[in-house]
Amino acid sequence: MKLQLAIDLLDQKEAAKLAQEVEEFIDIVEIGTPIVINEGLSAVEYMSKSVNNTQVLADLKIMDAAGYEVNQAVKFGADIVTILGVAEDASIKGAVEEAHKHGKELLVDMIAVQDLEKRAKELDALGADYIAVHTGYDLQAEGVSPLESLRTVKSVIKNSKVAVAGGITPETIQSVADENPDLIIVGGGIANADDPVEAAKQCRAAIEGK
Ligand SMILES: O=C(CO)[C@H](O)[C@H](O)COP(=O)(O)O
Repeated sequence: MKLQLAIDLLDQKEAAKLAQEVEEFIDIVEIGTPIVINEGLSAVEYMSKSVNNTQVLADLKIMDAAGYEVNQAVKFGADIVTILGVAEDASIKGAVEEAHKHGKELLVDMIAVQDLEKRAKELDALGADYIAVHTGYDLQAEGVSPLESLRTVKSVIKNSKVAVAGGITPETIQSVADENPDLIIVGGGIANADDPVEAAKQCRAAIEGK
């Protein structure tokens, strides 16, 4: 089981500093969509030059022109790129092909997918490296948790790895780890903690040995 730190609300320099502080506890660092919107792919490049043993994920949430956009993210140093599960199959295929051509991975974000079971089976067959269940900020505000969706997706996929994101904190991560996903994504639970290093350490401890 891997741990990913999602950094959404800092600028590229602050994000790289945070990643360096917690690097020993995480496997993947994400440059979140808001940072890419604010600063572009140079934020991905800056992060990839700032960390040593951590993969860099570019959370582009691609919807179209997928091969081109994956290629751009990879050029700027991304090891993993995200696309939305609601995108067309042609876009998913193009993105998988482009990522794999460069030895990189594609994470499909299931945010807003209505029939999770059906789409997860299709994405699994299309070659997604990760299928990520995700309760976005707008639904977190309504008290929704990603756990039920995690169980649903995990029960139907055969080849892809399963990731989970959405409001996970050092206090709640154990219940998520108990479901045995391949990847747990924590954003604000680490980045907005009073002591991010301690929060990352606690998250690592929860997934250790899983
Ligand atoms: O992609 C995102 C929002 O769209 C976030 O990066 C993801 O939800 C993880 O952050 P948090 O743990 O704070 O929910």
